[in-house]
Amino acid sequence: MEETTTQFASDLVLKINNLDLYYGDSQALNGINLNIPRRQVTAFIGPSGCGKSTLLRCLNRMNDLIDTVRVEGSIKLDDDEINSPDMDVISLRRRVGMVFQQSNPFPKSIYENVIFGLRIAGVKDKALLDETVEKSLRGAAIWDEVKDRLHESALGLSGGQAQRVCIARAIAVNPEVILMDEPCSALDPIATTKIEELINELKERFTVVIVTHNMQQAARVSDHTAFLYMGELVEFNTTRRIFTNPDNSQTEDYITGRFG
Ligand SMILES: Nc1ncnc2c1ncn2[C@@H]1O[C@H](COP(=O)(O)OP(=O)(O)OP(=O)(O)O)[C@@H](O)[C@H]1O
Repeated sequence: MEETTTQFASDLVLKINNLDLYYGDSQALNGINLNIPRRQVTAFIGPSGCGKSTLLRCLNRMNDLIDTVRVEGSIKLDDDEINSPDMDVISLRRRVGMVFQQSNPFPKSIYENVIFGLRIAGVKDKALLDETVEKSLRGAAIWDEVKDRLHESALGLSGGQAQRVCIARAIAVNPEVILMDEPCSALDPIATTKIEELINELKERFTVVIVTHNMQQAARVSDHTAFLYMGELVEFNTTRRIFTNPDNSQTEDYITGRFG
């Protein structure tokens, strides 16, 4: 049977409809329609400046931090409108966590980094905090490496370890979705492999949306791939289809390196 987007349309965590985004007068996203399947990995690919990070940041309203941004259109997280003025952005960011290109551990212990979100939420139960630290670090595949130094500064970790602690911090609040903006671009191949294996495990519990410049990485880690070009969604389909038999010639040119 033909593999089409309709095959994975049943359980959607995010539904993006007619999304436009402007930085001042400059339009960066144009009429994006895209549904993101739950507990799967979706990759955003496309040439530099096509709008991948901008689109990712729409999913937990990180663009609110930029004064000139104007957004039109709808993004539903389950049945809740993300762009509604009534949306509580703090709770949205708990439901849709984020991991950045450069790992950003806070200048605190590993333990405090992981439970940062719980501290903000006022959780004081020591047993619960201890349990969350262990569960989150195990979930981020770094428990064995740090279990004997939980109270040492997270700033002493290697880049790959710090990125996994940041992933532990993201999963500690039990989000529905984890956004990852080029999470491996500052890492060596071994640390990259660890994060890629981790992404594969994370999708048992979470939905992952990842921006990557690395075609091989998109092919290795994602179930579905969206190709963007100049602020438009050119093609969205299963990763296998995008990388073996894309519908659009621009997609084919991009993934085969013939682009531009
Ligand atoms: N804060 C900002 N203010 C104004 N324009 C911006 C801002 N951030 C991004 N842009 C513009 O929006 C467009 C999309 O940028 P974006 O960073 O989303 O692309 P991208 O595909 O993630 O690129 P890259 O792969 O290089 O990170 C670009 O033209 C960029 O210059």
